Amino acid sequence: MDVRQSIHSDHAKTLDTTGIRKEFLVEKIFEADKYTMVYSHIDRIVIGGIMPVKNTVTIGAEVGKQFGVNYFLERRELGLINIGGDATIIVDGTTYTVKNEEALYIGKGAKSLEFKSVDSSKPAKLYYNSAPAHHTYPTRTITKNDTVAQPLGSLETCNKRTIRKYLVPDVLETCQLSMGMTRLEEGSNWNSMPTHTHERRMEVYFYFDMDDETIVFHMMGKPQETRHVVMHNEQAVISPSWSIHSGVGTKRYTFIWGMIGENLTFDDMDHIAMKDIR
Ligand SMILES: O=C[C@H](O)[C@@H](O)CC(=O)C(=O)O
Ligand SMILES: [Zn+2]
Repeated sequence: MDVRQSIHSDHAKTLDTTGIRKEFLVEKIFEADKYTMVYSHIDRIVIGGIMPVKNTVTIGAEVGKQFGVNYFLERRELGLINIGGDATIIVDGTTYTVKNEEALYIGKGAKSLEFKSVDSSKPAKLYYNSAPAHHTYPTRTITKNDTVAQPLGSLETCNKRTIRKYLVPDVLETCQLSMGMTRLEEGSNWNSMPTHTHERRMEVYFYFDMDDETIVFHMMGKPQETRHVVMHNEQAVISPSWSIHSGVGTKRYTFIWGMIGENLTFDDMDHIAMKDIR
C-alpha cells in the first residue's frame, strides 16, 4: 500500500516537478489481475483500481492489519466506476453485474469482496474511492439511467462537457463519498474552469479515455500560487481542500471525480474569479 501524508500548502509551493508528482500524482491505477491501493491521510481517502483479467481479484484480510481492523470495509464505504469490460462483483455472496460506465456502491460492513471480468479479452477496470464510514447504507449498482447528467460549458470557452453524477444524494445515500464522471466533447479541453476550491471537501481526479499522444495539464495549488501536474492516461491526482483542480488537455478526455469530507453538497464551492488566478 502506498501511503501519502497530508500536505500543507506552504510546503507544497516549495516543491519541484518531482516533488509535486511524488505527493499528488498516482501514476499507476490499473495492474492486470491485481488491485492497487493508495492511502492518503487527507480525509483518509483510499483510491485505486481493480483489474481482474484471467483471475478473480479479492480484497481480503491482508489489508486489515494496515487499517487496524479485521477487513477492509469494516469501518469504510466504497464506490467504484467501471471504465472497462463487464464485471461480476460478489459482495458477501450476492452477485452484481457492473457494465462499462456503471457504478457499484458498497456499504460499510461488507466482508467478502470478489471481482471478476466477464470476458478476459475485455477486462473490467474498476476505479474506486473509499472513505471512512460509520453507518451502513445498502450496497447497490448505479446504471447510467440512475445518474444525474448536467451539461456545462460551451465551445467558445473550449469546455463543453457533461457532468454525470453517480454517487450523489439525489441518487443514493452514502456517508461522505460522492463520485461522478465528466466527459468533454470533441474540440473541448478545459475542465472545471472557471475553477474553484472547496475548503470542506478534498477531491481526487482520475483522467482516462486518452490515447498515448494526449496529455492533460492538471492545474493545482492555491488560487494565487498555481502549479501543474502533467497527466497521462489512467492516472489520478489528489487535490487537498486548499487546492484548485482543473485541467486542460491536448485533446478531449474523460475523468472521474470523487470527493469526501464535511458535506455532500455538490454546489458548495468557492468560485475563483479569473482575474484573481496567479
Ligand atoms: O467539485 C466538483 C468537481 O470538481 C467536478 O465535478 C467538476 C467537474 O467535473 C467539471 O467542472 O468539469
Ligand atoms: Zn471540485
